[in-house]
Amino acid sequence: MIKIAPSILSADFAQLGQEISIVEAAGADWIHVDVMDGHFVPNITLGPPIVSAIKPHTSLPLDVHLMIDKPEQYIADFAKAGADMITVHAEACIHLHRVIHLIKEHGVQAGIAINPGTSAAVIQEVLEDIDMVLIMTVNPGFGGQAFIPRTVQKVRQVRQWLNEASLFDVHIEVDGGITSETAPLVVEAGADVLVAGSAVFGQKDREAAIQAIRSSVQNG
Ligand SMILES: O=C(CO)[C@@H](O)[C@H](O)COP(=O)(O)O
Ligand SMILES: [Fe+2]
Repeated sequence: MIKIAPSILSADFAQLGQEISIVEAAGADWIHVDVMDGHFVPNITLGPPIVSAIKPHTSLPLDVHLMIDKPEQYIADFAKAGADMITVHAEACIHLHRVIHLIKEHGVQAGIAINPGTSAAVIQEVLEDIDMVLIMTVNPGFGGQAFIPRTVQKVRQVRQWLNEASLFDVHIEVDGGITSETAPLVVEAGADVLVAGSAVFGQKDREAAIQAIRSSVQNG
């Protein structure tokens, strides 16, 4: 089953609770929360107080994508705020294995993200320890950027490694420039969680937007 995770980065921040209720009713599977610190990426977004504030507005899992330096310093705060899944960037972690286990010690699922310029090889040693690989299909920092086609081969490579290791429950999430045109490419390569920001919140009819992505991968 393909999961669709609307990214609230493209939502109306003044109406976040309502925006989340709308996409939940429209058939979203997870809510993707982009955390940016102005250091790891050139943009600043939100922190644990916003995660706690949105938690009561949805029963969907909160998928928290940390685009921050030293993520280990903030795992406890995001877990306490209600994150169900915390994804850290491999590029931001000197002790990747330790950070993964820190996330899991807080009873939260652990994901590792990699940028378009990072080889998938950096996650090979920790595949058995994680719940999700997040393959960035744009450079992180902003919504509304164009999908980078070369990232598709990375999705295929990681799915092959997961299959060879019989790790069938590990998700592959893709994030950036996902639309009804690009979704079939990444799903065919092995992605099963699709983050979509502008393709959902940038559309007036969120239900039609989610449905368009879902039917593109069901029919494609
Ligand atoms: O993590 C990020 C950007 O760094 C994303 O989650 C974006 O929010 C995706 O936005 P679209 O490319 O779908 O508009
Ligand atoms: Fe994201």
